[in-house]
Amino acid sequence: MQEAGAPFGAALPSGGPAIVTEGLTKRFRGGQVAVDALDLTVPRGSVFGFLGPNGSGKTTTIRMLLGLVAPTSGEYSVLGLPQAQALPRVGALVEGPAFYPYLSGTANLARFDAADPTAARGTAGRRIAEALERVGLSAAAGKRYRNYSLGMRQRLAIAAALLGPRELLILDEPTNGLDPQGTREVRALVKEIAADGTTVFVSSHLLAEVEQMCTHAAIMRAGRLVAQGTIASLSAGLVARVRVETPDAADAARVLGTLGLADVRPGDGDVTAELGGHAPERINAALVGEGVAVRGLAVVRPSLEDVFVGLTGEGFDVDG
Ligand SMILES: Nc1ncnc2c1ncn2[C@@H]1O[C@H](COP(=O)(O)OP(=O)(O)OP(=O)(O)O)[C@@H](O)[C@H]1O
Repeated sequence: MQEAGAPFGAALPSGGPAIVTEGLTKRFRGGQVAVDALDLTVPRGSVFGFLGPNGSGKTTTIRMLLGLVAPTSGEYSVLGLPQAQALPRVGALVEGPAFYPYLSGTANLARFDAADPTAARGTAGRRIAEALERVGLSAAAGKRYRNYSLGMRQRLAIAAALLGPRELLILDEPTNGLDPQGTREVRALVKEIAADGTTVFVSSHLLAEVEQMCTHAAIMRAGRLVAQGTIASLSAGLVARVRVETPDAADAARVLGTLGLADVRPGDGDVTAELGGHAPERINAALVGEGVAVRGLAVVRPSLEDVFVGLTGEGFDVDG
């Protein structure tokens, strides 16, 4: 579905989703279906988490969107433009670029930029400085790459994807292999880039990461789309529960039942129940009023993991 759009350099198309796929399918030689009839809609301005366990087809989808591998069937549209016009507006980080350890950040980006036939030579210096500034590496621009931390290395890779003005940034597992500090740096950078108005499509196998960083998500499993939507809408069908930590579990369960809470489950040292429309502070007051020793009271909202388990009946194979 390579829709005809405004020619490159004309007013930026503002309407329409950033990415649409319809029935997008990739079957590799040997019969392996990596991506199976994928219908995806990525709204403009979203931070869209493309979530799935390893091997669920995320990288293959991204490679199709970037024109690196041909779909077996189905259609896709990026920025509503023909591919040749869309790609210069898309920054991508897929299996990070190889950088030279003995060259500085600036020199590495200069080499990277020189290899891009669509990049304007005359503006390289300015664009490189801007990209380094964008990812917070200006002060380390002259430092050798081998002396960069893991987080700095990944930020340099993102800078390489930002060497031109981008409407869409596609990042394939950008926090994979990073230490906790580097992970924090990259997550913060993704949010900053999105706050500037760039749509970010980011794949991850970490549920918690997508919940923290993204406004929307699509959940993949074995090449198929399980669900997509805003983070809030994905879990909207699941009920929040209240958990009361108490040594008086039986008494607490009785009080919760009297209040009308559903699915009351007394445990060892705690009781949980569906929150429904009840106010947690009233539940607490009622418990205390009945002489129950409340050690803690928490509302447990359903997570993306609960959504995944609810939809597939399976646990997610990694945790965040
Ligand atoms: N070139 C290829 N030839 C054959 N099979 C492939 C090829 N590339 C990927 N696959 C298979 O397609 C499936 C999906 O792989 P893909 O890399 O897209 O998943 P992923 O969700 O990105 O996982 P990961 O995070 O591990 O890369 C896997 O079973 C993989 O083995």
